[in-house]
Amino acid sequence: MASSAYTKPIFPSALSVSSGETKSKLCHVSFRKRISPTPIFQAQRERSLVVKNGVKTVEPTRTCASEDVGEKVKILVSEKLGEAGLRVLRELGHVECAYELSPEELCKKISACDALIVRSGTKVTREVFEAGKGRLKVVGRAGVGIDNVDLQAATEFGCLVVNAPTANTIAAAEHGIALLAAMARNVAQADASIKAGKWQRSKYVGVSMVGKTLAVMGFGKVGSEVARRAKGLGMHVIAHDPYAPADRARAIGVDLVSFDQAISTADFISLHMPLTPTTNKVFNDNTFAKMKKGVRIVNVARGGVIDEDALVRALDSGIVAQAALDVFTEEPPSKDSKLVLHENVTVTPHLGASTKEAQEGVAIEIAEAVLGALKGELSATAVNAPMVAPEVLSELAPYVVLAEKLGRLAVQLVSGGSGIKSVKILYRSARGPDDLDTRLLRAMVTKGIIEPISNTIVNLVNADFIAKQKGLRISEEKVVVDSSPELPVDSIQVQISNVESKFASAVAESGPISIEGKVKFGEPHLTCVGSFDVDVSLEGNLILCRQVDQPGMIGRVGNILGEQNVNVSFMSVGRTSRRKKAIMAIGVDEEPNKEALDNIGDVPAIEEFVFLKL
Ligand SMILES: NC(=O)C1=CN([C@@H]2O[C@H](COP(=O)(O)OP(=O)(O)OC[C@H]3O[C@@H](n4cnc5c(N)ncnc54)[C@H](O)[C@@H]3O)[C@@H](O)[C@H]2O)C=CC1
Ligand SMILES: O=C(O)C(=O)COP(=O)(O)O
Repeated sequence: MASSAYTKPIFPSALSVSSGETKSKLCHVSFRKRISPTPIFQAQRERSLVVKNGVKTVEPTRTCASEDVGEKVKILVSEKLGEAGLRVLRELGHVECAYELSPEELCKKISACDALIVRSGTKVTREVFEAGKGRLKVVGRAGVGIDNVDLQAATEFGCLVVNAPTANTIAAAEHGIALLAAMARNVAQADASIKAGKWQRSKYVGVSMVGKTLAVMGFGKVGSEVARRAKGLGMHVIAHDPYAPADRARAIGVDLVSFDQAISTADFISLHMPLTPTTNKVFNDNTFAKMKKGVRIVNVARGGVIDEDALVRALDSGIVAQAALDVFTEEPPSKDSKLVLHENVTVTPHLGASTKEAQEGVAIEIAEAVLGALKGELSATAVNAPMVAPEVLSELAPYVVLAEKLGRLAVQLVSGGSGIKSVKILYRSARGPDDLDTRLLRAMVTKGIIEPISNTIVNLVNADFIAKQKGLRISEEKVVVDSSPELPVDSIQVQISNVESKFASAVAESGPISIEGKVKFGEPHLTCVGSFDVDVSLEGNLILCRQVDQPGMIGRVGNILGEQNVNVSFMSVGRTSRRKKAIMAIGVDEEPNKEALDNIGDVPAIEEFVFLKL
């Protein structure tokens, strides 16, 4: 097929003739140019989400796109953050540190901010996200626990929440061990006593830790570091964690046991689970009653996992001999808190993460995560979006671009563009279904489908939520094929069922509109439309024509476009068999005007055509 007259390389050095494609029904000469990856989190690019009475609309003026990260970016830091992190943030945006804001002050300030960085002391409520009015893109939690952030509201508003999950692990574990030892040896009480002029050696006889059983509740990062250290102190360590892998526990020499077994056999209990609806007040009258009399409890996790009134009762009755608490249901606790004032209780003001080292580490970790998110990068520490390991992110990046473009194309093939209820995404891959994480890809297909037909901003954070809200059912199927296991995905197919197509040839024999794409040379390509194989790089805009296969068609259409100064970047013809029906896919840099499109439609052999924006 003599198509070279109508195709020219954009960047000649990147010319690639796809000679590897030898399918008889596919004829093409392909040229490719470099495209930069689509930022995953580019939600507010050139647009701004405004929420009025819970309804989201888009305003064109406020901008903070990935390219804009710089002067315009405003980051509010509402709690003390390590200087190293502030330096990182200042390199890219305007940073305002404003501490101890009232809820009203926070809401007022947030409306002019792109990002908010908090620790455990700031309540990031639904009102804060509402006040963010779509400008707020990221909330960075400089630490682990995100129980002070309304994640549901964040998700609904398409605001990414990232945390800094690793930099304070050791600090928290060390504080847990410090409290454990201090409690066992009455360090705080004895200190206060001697400072009060007393010398009470017999009053403060402690208990030994060696040989005692420690139950670690929550065997995650902090819990396992506590376990490791407690083993070093000669303790027998057991742990309860419904989600912890047994091999991690085995590696440290810890037995994973049931909740009841843990609390009923332990001499010491150390809490390291997150505060969730399931763990809220999980230590209560009932569970204290199951504990060994004289048990000692350390809480460096969250105050809310303990029913504090019940703990006072358990201390008074002697079930709990001592408690050492770094965290409280309400922080700071009231000055007359019976728990805090209890003589068998040792307290610290939420100091678990407060070492110089941890705070510097956390500050850098969160600054980088927030800046990455503002630049539109996927975050490995996202809390309300798929958390994907960095190596998986980079591997999936070109497929993410492909997924969005396929969604964008598919929706444009639907007559009227609306009324879509059912979308199926089919992934072909050499890898088994469990080895392919498709959450990112699904989110991007959703984004591609929804954004062109609504003024809703869709991003990785809110894709599933928005799809559900719009009554769009997105199903997925993974099919194992014989292709390179080096590549995570061989092809992605997007099918839209029960709709009419404005380009009948895009309807597969089985009924739905169906398009398929692959990543070639790191770039997204459209490889199948309906039942026709094509091969066109997904960039710029696309014209799809169905014609009777005959010589000279490429020339005629190319001439029409050339006359209107429309640059053809890519062209491919797929046909069912010789001299029968063929589909011509033409990549164009500019949008052809009406005259050009009318002229294409007037070519007698062209039976239908459609212009699609990518
Ligand atoms: N006091 C402080 O300054 C600090 C407190 N923390 C708190 O410590 C806690 C743990 O932090 P990380 O170890 O970094 O988190 P992590 O996520 O690594 O570990 C939490 C573990 O708890 C487990 N878990 C969840 N539900 C559970 C349940 N119902 N029963 C038992 N285990 C359950 C999880 O499977 C996970 O393994 C968090 O609540 C965090 O906020 C963390 C750092 C500093
Ligand atoms: O990281 C955590 O979960 C913590 O509790 C640390 O809290 P902070 O940042 O010190 O307010």
